[in-house]
Amino acid sequence: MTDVLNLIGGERVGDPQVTRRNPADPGDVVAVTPSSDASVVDAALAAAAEAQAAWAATPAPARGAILLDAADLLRSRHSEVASDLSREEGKTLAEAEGEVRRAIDVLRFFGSLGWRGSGEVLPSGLPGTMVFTRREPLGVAALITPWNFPIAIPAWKLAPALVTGNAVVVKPAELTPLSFAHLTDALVEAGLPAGVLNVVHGKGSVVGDALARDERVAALSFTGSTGVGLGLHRILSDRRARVQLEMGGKNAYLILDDADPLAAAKVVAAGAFSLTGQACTATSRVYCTPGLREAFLDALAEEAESYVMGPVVSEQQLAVDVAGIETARAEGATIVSGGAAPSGQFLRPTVLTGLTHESSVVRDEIFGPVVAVLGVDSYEEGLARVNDSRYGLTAGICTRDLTAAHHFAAHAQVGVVKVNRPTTGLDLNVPFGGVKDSSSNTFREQGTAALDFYTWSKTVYLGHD
Ligand SMILES: NC(=O)C1=CN([C@@H]2O[C@H](COP(=O)(O)OP(=O)(O)OC[C@H]3O[C@@H](n4cnc5c(N)ncnc54)[C@H](OP(=O)(O)O)[C@@H]3O)[C@@H](O)[C@H]2O)C=CC1
Ligand SMILES: O=C(O)CCC(=O)C(=O)O
Repeated sequence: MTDVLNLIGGERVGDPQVTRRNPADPGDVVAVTPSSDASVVDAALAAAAEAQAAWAATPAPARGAILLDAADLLRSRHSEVASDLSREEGKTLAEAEGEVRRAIDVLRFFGSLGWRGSGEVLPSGLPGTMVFTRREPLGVAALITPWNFPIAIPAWKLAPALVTGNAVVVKPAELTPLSFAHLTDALVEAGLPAGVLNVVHGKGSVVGDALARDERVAALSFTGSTGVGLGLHRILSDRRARVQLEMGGKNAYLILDDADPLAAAKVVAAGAFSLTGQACTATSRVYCTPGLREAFLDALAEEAESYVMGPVVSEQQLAVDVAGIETARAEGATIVSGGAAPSGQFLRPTVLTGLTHESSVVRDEIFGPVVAVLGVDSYEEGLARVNDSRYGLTAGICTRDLTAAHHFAAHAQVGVVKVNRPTTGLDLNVPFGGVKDSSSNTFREQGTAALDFYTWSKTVYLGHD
């Protein structure tokens, strides 16, 4: 068991009270954290505001060097961190190792950007005048992060915020404090000055809400449910603060007759069942043209039977998953594999058919290992079904037809299109985000695009006589 405290102005503080248990083994207590109130948020923001100017004045390569050193520290602890992440969140060890690797690479990517210029030099219409732009830090950024990628998501928000000279207050998910603590420890040990990174543990409705309402927060980046995200959007836009939201998905796959059924089943199973279906990018509905439907469904059922998943993250999430499957059954679904019979917190990969496009399991996000397969008569009908959703995060198409693939890439109303690849899994160097109710649809995360959210542009005219 580990006490994981708040970090305020470089001090570890708070009274540990909230217990996190291993979802695969509830007897194993993983971490205990404080349940902070708004006064702790106030102290964290004061520390961040005080530290920010000196951090912004630190040369960008020196800021980047701290991220690079933190990456090396995490690399040296890779096995321990992955093992804690697996115990705490429930990912398989292989998935946890992959996530820690991703966090290390994110730190390296943004750390190295400390050496890259971020403005532009442009010609001026005035004689003897040079024009250039500077990217200025916003000041204090608040980050509210979820449990499903407890080290990688905080890393891909923190690294661009820090390298551009912002101070940060993070509210990590209550379910996964220990995984995030490894990232905090690495940054502190790498030499991040006191107050530049502050961490407040506690309930989202208390700590997250207090962060959103505080005038000192110039920007807030959030990943989590659409309901909470839209509430935060209202609070922040009222005071014209910058907000970045990465929210839910109801990600669809379209399988065309010319696809290889086994390859299509592997792509769909990876998207639907990896991470126990607990990814905003997870595949949860599949549309299949008539010639391939039967062969695809048989192959998917086989993939599902042999798929190895970790436990569902919490009893609450398990209840949501089971209720979703039961509702589908009541709406006429045939359960091709899996079903709503958990063993402890483990659920089997579940494949459903016999539903209509209006069924709740086809329209609403579950965030579990549940995928519905529906028939469509043509590519055009499939594309229309893919786009008929309040969400627009990722979508995929399995085909060997280049024309169909290009048409789909151009017309799918989503932030990320995958052709013959799982909807989950993103490269860290390319922009990520969605449209519609999946995103604030303003600033993208990841890649160099991530720097835009944490900076504002200033134009300088430099004339001489
Ligand atoms: N897009 C994604 O990647 C994710 C989507 N989800 C979706 O959300 C559902 C519920 O999961 P859950 O973890 O409860 O997601 P939430 O949206 O509730 O949580 C995400 C983060 O927001 C915080 N939070 C909660 N309420 C507020 C609030 N009122 N103001 C500010 N911050 C808040 C949470 O804190 P706390 O830890 O206290 O809850 C957590 O740090 C899932 O079933 C899934 O559909 C969940 C996780 C990730
Ligand atoms: O699919 C991925 O790799 C990332 C998913 C993600 O960002 C999320 O679930 O929040």
